[in-house]
Amino acid sequence: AFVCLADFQAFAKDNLPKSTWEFIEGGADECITRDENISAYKKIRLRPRFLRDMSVVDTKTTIQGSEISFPVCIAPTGFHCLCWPDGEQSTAKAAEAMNICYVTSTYSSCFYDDIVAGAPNGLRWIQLYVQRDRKITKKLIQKVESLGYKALVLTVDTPALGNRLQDNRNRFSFPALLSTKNIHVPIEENSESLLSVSSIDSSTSWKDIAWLKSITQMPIILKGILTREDAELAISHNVQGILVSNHGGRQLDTVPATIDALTEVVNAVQGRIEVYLDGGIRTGTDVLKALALGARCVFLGRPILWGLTYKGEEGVRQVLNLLKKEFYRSMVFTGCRSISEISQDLVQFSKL
Ligand SMILES: Cc1ccc(Sc2snnc2C(=O)O)cc1
Repeated sequence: AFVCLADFQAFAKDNLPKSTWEFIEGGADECITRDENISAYKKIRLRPRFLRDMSVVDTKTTIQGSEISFPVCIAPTGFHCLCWPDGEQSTAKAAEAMNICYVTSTYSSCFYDDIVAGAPNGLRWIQLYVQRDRKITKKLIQKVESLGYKALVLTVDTPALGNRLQDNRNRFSFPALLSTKNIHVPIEENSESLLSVSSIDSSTSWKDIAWLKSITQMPIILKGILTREDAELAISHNVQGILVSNHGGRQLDTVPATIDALTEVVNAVQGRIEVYLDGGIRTGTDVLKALALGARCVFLGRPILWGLTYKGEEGVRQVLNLLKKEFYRSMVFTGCRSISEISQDLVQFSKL
């Protein structure tokens, strides 16, 4: 049996086609940010409290008013069918079984109807790229809202796709492999990257938040915010959440690790809206540190794909269960009996 998330990573590396593995693990350019998302956690030291009754620990919390069993959810990654035949349907089933939120990618390899049919009671959010053809975006939003999606996660850090050196060396392309089911992706002929997402509207800007608010009742969460200036603009544009993200180090290389950008955003937001984080979460103490520094929950990207590769829905459940047990143990060992008892006092700042 696998005893940590790294075991699932090793399995995926050994069992995926080389170009698929390199696409999933890939970062932008020199992968400085991809690697620092992980190493930044290892520099943070915890300050445990003892002699508290730790016989019962409660890991439940809420996001946008919906309850989740522990503060770890599934980030939007595309093309789950690259890892498992039923792809996103399996991912959604695991999320429903674990009672955590699954953010479905715009570039899902399964129809949204099928994802919902397979996991009708799961908490689902939709990740959106505004398409150049706004009618397509409006139709997609109305469809998923009618399917019971509860929030819209607008990705702001991808006006174009990051520079993925290994994908370019591998001439890795999607349309050849499998199509996106819910959105038509025009095949680009002579673009330097076969992964170009030219259908994304690079003119999208702050004024479009009002447009989105005019076509949906879903709360809007901005994914990719890294600075206090943009956090303040998010507040002034009345969005309901911020997901501090650097796209797993796959977009602009040499931005900070998300755990290092979190404090700036949390301090700017001053509790007015919920702040979430993705990037580099691999152990239970990583989750505890992110919450201690102000994240309401964290999102997993690559580890979910490793679980899918191992054994589909069951593999994703094993990844989530493993992390839940590690997180529970980190609470027991620091004297946190509930999420509300996790505070920044748990983190040693003297060395940061
Ligand atoms: C058509 C098409 C081309 C490329 C992708 S991959 C993508 S989209 N947002 N993020 C990523 C990423 O790999 O980090 C998806 C669809």
